[in-house]
Amino acid sequence: MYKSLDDIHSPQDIKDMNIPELEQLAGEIRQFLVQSISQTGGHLASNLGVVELTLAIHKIFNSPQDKIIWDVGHQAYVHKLLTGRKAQFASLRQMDGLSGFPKRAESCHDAFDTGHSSTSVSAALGIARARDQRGDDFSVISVIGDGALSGGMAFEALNDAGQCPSKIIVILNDNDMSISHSVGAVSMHLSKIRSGRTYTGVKRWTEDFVERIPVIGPPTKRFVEKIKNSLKYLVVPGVLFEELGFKYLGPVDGHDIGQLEQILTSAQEYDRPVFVHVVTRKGKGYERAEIFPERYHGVAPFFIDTGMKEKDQSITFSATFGQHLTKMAMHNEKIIAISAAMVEGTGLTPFRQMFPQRLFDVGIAEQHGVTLAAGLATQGLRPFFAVYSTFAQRAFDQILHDVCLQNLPVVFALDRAGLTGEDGETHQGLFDLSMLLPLPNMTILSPANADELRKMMEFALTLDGPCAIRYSKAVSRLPNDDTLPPIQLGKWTRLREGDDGVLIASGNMVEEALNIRERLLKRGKAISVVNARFIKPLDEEMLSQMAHTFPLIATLEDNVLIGGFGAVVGQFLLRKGTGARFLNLGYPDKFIEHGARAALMARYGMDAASLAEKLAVALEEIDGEQ
Ligand SMILES: Cc1ncc(C[n+]2csc(CCOP(=O)(O)OP(=O)(O)O)c2C)c(N)n1
Ligand SMILES: CC(=O)[C@@H](O)[C@H](O)COP(=O)(O)O
Ligand SMILES: [Mg+2]
Repeated sequence: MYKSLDDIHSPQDIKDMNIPELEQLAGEIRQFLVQSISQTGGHLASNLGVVELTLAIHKIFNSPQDKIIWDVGHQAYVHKLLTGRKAQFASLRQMDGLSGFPKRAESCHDAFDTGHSSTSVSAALGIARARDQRGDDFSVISVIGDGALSGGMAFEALNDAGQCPSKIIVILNDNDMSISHSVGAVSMHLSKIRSGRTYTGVKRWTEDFVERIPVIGPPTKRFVEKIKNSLKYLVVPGVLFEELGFKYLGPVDGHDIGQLEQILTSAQEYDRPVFVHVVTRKGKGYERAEIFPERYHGVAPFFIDTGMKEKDQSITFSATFGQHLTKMAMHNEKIIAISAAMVEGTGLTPFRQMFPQRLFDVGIAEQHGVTLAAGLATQGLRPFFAVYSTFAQRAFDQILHDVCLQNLPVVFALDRAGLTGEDGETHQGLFDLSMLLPLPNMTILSPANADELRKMMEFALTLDGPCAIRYSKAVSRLPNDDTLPPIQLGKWTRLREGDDGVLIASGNMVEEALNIRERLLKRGKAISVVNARFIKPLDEEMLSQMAHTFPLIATLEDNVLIGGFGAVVGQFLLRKGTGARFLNLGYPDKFIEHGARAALMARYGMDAASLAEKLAVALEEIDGEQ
């Protein structure tokens, strides 16, 4: 039971609370978050850090009339609690349950859907411009983290907003952390502001002093202006944002509700863009998360007392990738690793420990990361850019224009390809094949297990052009088979023989395909199973032969069907001509919602049982036609 939190059903319920009452509520919210997320998993540390900030925002502003946009949106749990969604927290990130991100379809208090970083200032400006064109009157607030501020889009938007009469309020939640430590020059600048305890006093003194210098004639005026400007650069915090056209307020202690209320109240008073700098502690209130914010950024269910997680001990593709790249780098000094703020998630931690000078964490800047890799490659280095499939979407043009067009040997390690699950629509890696297949010069591979991933990484180094290796968040339990041939450009492997049809699967769908085959055997049907190691180029030789051998050819991929692996196989078969029936299995033309992978796969007919059923029906129809 939570004495105050249980009575909060909308932001109106906190409007009359005084500071001690809000502090009591903040404590209960933290208790609730730890309790609830320890059961469901979710983004813990970021939410613990914004409890007071969210309370203050909802106290001062009036949602839903005022629009609050949460950048990335992983820190919007407190906002969800204050806007009547507490009862749904037990279903957080589960199928048909509460989303882990803001969703306009979920609540009128969610002004904009987020998930990918650095969009909030642009969205806020769009809403503000529409407001002003209509002559409406409400506040538009972007809440952006220091990590998200490293994204180029955020600066494009600040650049636009700073010269725009439409007022927005940008609240920077600065905890000096992205998922890992924040990186980059802006982060260093923020750090200087944070550590400058005497800033406010010095600023006031300096301004007073400069104002008192008497101005006698134009030369003195110019001189005074010059002094003013130099002093401003020396001591005024936030000069960067002031120069961009914002009124800078802060830095303020983001756990002091009184100070927050004051600064947000004064932010409302300016009639130009305002930038409020709030300093918070990621993980605040749960000691382990404060000490290890990286570990508690996104968590699986855990025991509160010990912080231990009920973890699947199997080795992930990410871990295999990171370990093997580290090993390869010991023998090849040209290998460079690049990450866009996802060092831990992509398994690159051992690489960073071993070769700190050869890993570039560029911040949340996928576009820059790709072109940086292209630049490195022109100089004979061999960059591996490890990036989640969904975040690589950001950099489509850089992959096309800077890498493929120049046929540069950059390796894209596309992690979290396919269904990712609990993060939902914004994070499913279901589009990368459709995005990369049309690009000339690109080679695309997908490993069925860890051993194949290692071999593919080594193979990638033998190529003279770009290459993408896509692999799943799911752990592969497919055992190693040393009898399989080595990786050869455009060559697939046949894993099982059977005459009734052939199922050509890619990546972690291969394990599924073998499972399907077993199910069909029980129904008296024997199909061949092929591991399509290469998605581009296709194994045209094998495919041509199969076109005239099997009555049924099926493809299986964890990508949307439009523009995916099956689509290019289908086009090939159409060109070649085949008497075989063709079945294309993958995800529909739809954004796939959040939920456990297994539950989603079952819903979309992508689990072994449903897929076996589809194939059985097709095989029976073929039997009936004969
Ligand atoms: C385009 C994109 N790249 C990477 C990510 C993964 N990601 C999610 S949260 C996060 C760190 C965000 O840091 P910050 O904005 O400071 O928020 P904090 O967690 O510190 O509150 C990253 C890198 C993402 N969501 N979007
Ligand atoms: C919010 C966000 O984008 C990341 O924190 C993401 O949720 C990480 O996903 P994984 O848990 O698969 O690393
Ligand atoms: Mg941060």
